[in-house]
Amino acid sequence: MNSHATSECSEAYIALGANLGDREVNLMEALERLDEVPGIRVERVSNLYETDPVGYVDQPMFLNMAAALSTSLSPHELLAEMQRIEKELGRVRHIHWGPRTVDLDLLWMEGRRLDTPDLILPHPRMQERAFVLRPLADIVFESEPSGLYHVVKTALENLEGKEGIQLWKTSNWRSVSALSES
Ligand SMILES: Nc1ncnc2c1ncn2[C@@H]1O[C@H](COP(=O)(O)OP(=O)(O)OP(=O)(O)O)[C@@H](O)[C@H]1O
Ligand SMILES: Nc1nc2c(c(=O)[nH]1)N=C(CO)CN2
Repeated sequence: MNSHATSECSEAYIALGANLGDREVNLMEALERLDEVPGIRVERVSNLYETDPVGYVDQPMFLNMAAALSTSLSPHELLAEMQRIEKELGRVRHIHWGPRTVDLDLLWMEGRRLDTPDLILPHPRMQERAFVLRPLADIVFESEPSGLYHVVKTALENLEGKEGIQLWKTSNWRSVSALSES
């Protein structure tokens, strides 16, 4: 049972992608490991989408999804946990934008703007990526206070390249911590 720090909780949105190995297992394992971190709770996850690779196209199809977290960690601390989990799941960086067992990107943290060498918020390419926006649209609601709903809605409307994305599996995630409390 994970005692989740509740003081000063922020809502953070992440994008997950995988195109090596058992892609769905890799993504679910990454979510479980995030949820186990003290100070991180996975609150909602999107459906799973199979998507054509963008940028470096000579690689396998991706599975992409998004998740909403509540966290008491700072943006940099959260990123460090995400990168630790990427490494644990065997991410090996050969080609930039190349194939990977799992890729975790921090997209948005209550609208905070950060521009540091190892972390830029909001993620600088999220608004041009249908493979990020489409899953995000499953878990961001008009009531979201930081304005992310309109950012996603507008970006999706203005995006030409929405093709290359198909629903692969509807999500049935409940936060593990909620399960362990029930
Ligand atoms: N918002 C962010 N989320 C994740 N990584 C970030 C972010 N902003 C900057 N970075 C930095 O980007 C570096 C490269 O990350 P990575 O190799 O995963 O890029 P990528 O996922 O392949 O490409 P992209 O960043 O376009 O999605 C990381 O070492 C990290 O320090
Ligand atoms: N479809 C798809 N294409 C990509 C992805 C991804 O997650 N999905 N990630 C990339 C680098 O972050 C580059 N290209």
